[in-house]
Amino acid sequence: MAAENKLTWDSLPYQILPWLREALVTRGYENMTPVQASVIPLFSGNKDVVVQAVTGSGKTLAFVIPVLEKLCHFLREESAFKRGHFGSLIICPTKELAFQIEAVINNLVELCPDSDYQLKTQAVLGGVGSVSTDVQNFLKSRAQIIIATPGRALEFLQQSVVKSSSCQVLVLDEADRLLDHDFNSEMSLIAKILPRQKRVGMFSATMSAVIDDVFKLGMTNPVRITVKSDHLSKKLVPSKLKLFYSIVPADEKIGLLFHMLESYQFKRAIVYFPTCVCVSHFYLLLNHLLSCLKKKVEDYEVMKLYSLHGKLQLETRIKTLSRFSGVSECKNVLLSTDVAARGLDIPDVDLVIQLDPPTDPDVFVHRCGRAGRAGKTGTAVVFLTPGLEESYVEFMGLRNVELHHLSHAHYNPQKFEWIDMESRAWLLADRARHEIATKAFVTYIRHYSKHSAASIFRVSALDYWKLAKGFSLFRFPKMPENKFINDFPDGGFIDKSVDFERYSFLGTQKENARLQNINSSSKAMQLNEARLAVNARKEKNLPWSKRSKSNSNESQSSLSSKERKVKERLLLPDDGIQEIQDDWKDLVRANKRRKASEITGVFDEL
Ligand SMILES: Nc1ncnc2c1ncn2[C@@H]1O[C@H](COP(=O)(O)OP(=O)(O)OP(=O)(O)O)[C@@H](O)[C@H]1O
Repeated sequence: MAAENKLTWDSLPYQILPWLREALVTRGYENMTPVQASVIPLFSGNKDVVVQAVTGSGKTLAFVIPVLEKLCHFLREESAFKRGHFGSLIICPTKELAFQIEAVINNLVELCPDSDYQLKTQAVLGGVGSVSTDVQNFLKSRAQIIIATPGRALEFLQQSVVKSSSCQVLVLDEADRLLDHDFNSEMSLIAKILPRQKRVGMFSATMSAVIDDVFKLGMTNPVRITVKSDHLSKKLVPSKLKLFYSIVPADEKIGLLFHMLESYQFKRAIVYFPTCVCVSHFYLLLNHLLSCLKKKVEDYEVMKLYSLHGKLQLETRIKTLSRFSGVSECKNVLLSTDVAARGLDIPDVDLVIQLDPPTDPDVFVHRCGRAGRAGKTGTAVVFLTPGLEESYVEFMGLRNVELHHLSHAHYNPQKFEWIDMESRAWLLADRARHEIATKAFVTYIRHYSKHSAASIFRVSALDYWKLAKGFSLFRFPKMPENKFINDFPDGGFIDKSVDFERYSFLGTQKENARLQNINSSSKAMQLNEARLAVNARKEKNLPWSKRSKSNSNESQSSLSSKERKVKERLLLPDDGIQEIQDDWKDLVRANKRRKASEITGVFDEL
C-alpha cells in the first residue's frame, strides 16, 4: 500500500509491542494506513470506536492490532485465561470473511516468539458442525480469540461452560450489516451476555444506520472515526477506484458482459448476480458459450469462470475462493451473489461488473470495493436498464457515490447474436436447463421487488419480454407479476416453436419421471372426464333448484383450502388440478427450504 505521509509504526503515540511491530514489518506492513494510524491508539487505549473508512483501507489490521495488544497485556498480567474463558470476540457476517480475519491474525501470531502469549484463534461459524463440537474444540484448544458469525456466536455464548466474563474486546466487522434487522436481535442478546467492562469496536465502509445502536452494545464513550478517500472529498470509495454505469437493455446484458470480459484487460473480475439460482444458471450458460468460442477461435485466450453463492457447501465455497485467488495464466472471473460483496480481500481484483444494482445502496459501495484495494487501481461497472433505472446515477450521487457514463463504442450487438442462438440450442438440449433458467427468472423478479429505492426499481415497470429473452426463456412461468406483462402470450409461450410436450430432460431418470407424469396425468384426465360425465348425468336428475349449488361444491371440493389459496395467488386460469397440486407442492417445498435457511443464517439466501 502506498504510504501516504509515511505513517511508520514508530510514529504511534505509544510503543507497539516489539514482537508485533516486527511481525507486521516481516509480513510487508512497513507503514500504517491512515485508518490504522487514527484507530489503533484509541482502540488500544480505552476508547470504544465506530470506524467508517473506505473499502480496502486496512480496517482489519486497525482492529486486529488492538485485539492482540490487549490480549498480550492481559496474558502478561494473568499468565492465562481460565478454562472456558476467552479474551476477544470478533463477529462478522459471512464465513468467508471469518476465515479471512482468522488468517490475518494467525499470519501475525505465528511470528510471536514469546511462548508466554501462545495466542490462539477459533472460528465459530453457523452451518459448520455443531455448537457442541465448537465448545469441545474451544475447551481443548483454549483459544482466546473467537471469530464468529452472529447466530452461532450467540449459541456459543449461551453454553454454560463458555464463560464470557474475561472478554476484553468485542469487534463488529461490517457493523452496519450486523446491526441491520436480520441480525439485530442476536446482536442485542450477545451484548447482554458480554461483560460491561469491555472495549467495543465497530468497523465498516458504510455506517449509515448504526449510530442509534451504538449504546445498545454497551459502548460507554464511543469515538467516531471517519476516513474518506482523501481529505478534501466526501467520496465513499477509494480514489483509485473508477465507477461507471452503462445503459443496457435486459436482453443485451449477457452479450455486453461477454464483450467486456473478452475485450477488457484485467486479471481477476467479479460479476455480481442477484440470487443463487441466477449465478447457477449464468455460470452454466457462460461456460457453454466459452466452450463454443474455444471451438470457433483457435488461439482463443482462455478465461476461467468460477461460481460462488450461499447455497454451495462451505468447503466448495472456500475451494472456489482459493482457486479464484490463486496463480493463474488467464483471466479469472468469479460469478457471485452478495456473499462476496463485503470484506473479502482478494488480491488483484481489478474489475467488478454488476449486472444489476443491489437492493441496498450501501452494498453497491461494498461490491465495487472488491476492486481498487490498498491503493491499487480498479474499475467497477454497473448495468442499468433504460427507463426508470437511469435515475440510479443521481440517487447514488446524492449519497456521494459518483458514477460516470461508460459507452461501449466497440460493442456491436449484432456480433453477439450467436449468443442467442447458442443459448437457445443449449437450453433446448435439456429441459433441466430451462427449469433452472425459469427459477432464476422468478427469483430475479422476487429480488427486484425488494429494492429499497422502490421508486426507481418498480416490478411493474420491468420489460418482461426483454428480461425473459435475457434468461433465454421459452415460456413465462406462472406468477402474479404476469399481470404486468403486455400482450401476455397464450399459456405463457414465448417461443411457440418449442413443443413442451416433447421438450425432454437429458438425464434419463428425470425424463422417465416426466414421461410417467404425462402418462398418469392423461389417465387422471380420463378419470376426471369420466367423473365429470357421471356428475353431469347425476345433475340432470337433480331438481333444478339444487343444480348450481352442487356444481360449485363439486369444483371446490377437489382442492384443499391451501391449494385453493395457491391457485388464487398464482392467478391461474382453470387449467387442471394436477398443475395446481404441483405448484402447491413446490410452494410447500420452498417454504420448508426457506425455514431451513432461516435457521442456518440469512446469508444462505445469497
Ligand atoms: N499497513 C499496511 N500496509 C500495507 N498493506 C496493508 C496495510 N494494512 C492493510 N493492508 C492491505 O490492504 C488490503 C485491504 O485491507 P483490509 O481487508 O483490511 O481492508 P478493509 O478496509 O477492511 O476493506 P473492506 O471495507 O472491503 O472490508 C489488504 O490486502 C491488506 O493486506
